[in-house]
Amino acid sequence: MAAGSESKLQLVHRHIRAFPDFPKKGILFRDICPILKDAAALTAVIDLFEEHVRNNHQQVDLIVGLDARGFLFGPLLAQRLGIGFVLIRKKGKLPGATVSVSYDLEYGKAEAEVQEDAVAAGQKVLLIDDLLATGGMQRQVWWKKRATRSWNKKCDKGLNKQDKCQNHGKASLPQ
Ligand SMILES: O=P(O)(O)OC[C@H]1O[C@H](OP(=O)(O)OP(=O)(O)O)[C@H](O)[C@@H]1O
Ligand SMILES: Nc1ncnc2[nH]cnc12
Repeated sequence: MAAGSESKLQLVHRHIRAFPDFPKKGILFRDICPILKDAAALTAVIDLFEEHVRNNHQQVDLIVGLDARGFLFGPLLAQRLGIGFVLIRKKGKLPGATVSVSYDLEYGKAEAEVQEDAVAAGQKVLLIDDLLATGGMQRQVWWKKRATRSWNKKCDKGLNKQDKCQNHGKASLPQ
């Protein structure tokens, strides 16, 4: 990693606070609010995301953000990359035809939805969120195809068999 990138990562680290036992006993809550309050830290996060995407993904057509904290970073990254942004929202918030999925979180359960026409056949999307805990949200929303039936139908049409809705892995900045 370049020296510039390393110091950006340190800057990001310094702007993540840990709160033990929130919202429940036993959970170490990672609070990203200080990143948002600090222009340099926020710029550093988006710089690192942009660098990661440009170095690791040849083609990304859309950034898909997870409700709610994925919305804080997703549109900024999408704008940097010159591509669009799609919202995956908690159930009941999006108009028109949607597909939905239930999933378990580190603490509790949730149900998310995306508009059926949000992603076109063959488009490559990159999911973004503030934090990976159990990874339940990401797994359910994208990697388990059963939940994204209509996206997969479109993918089936747009891609060849080997390439169908392929998962190209996950990455996070501060580990
Ligand atoms: O790796 P996982 O176990 O899936 O947990 C991570 C998810 O949990 C949080 O969202 P949450 O729905 O709790 O709340 P939010 O509406 O504040 O983003 C977080 O923003 C991630 O989306
Ligand atoms: N440990 C954690 N910190 C912040 N947000 C979370 N969402 C799920 N687990 C979390």
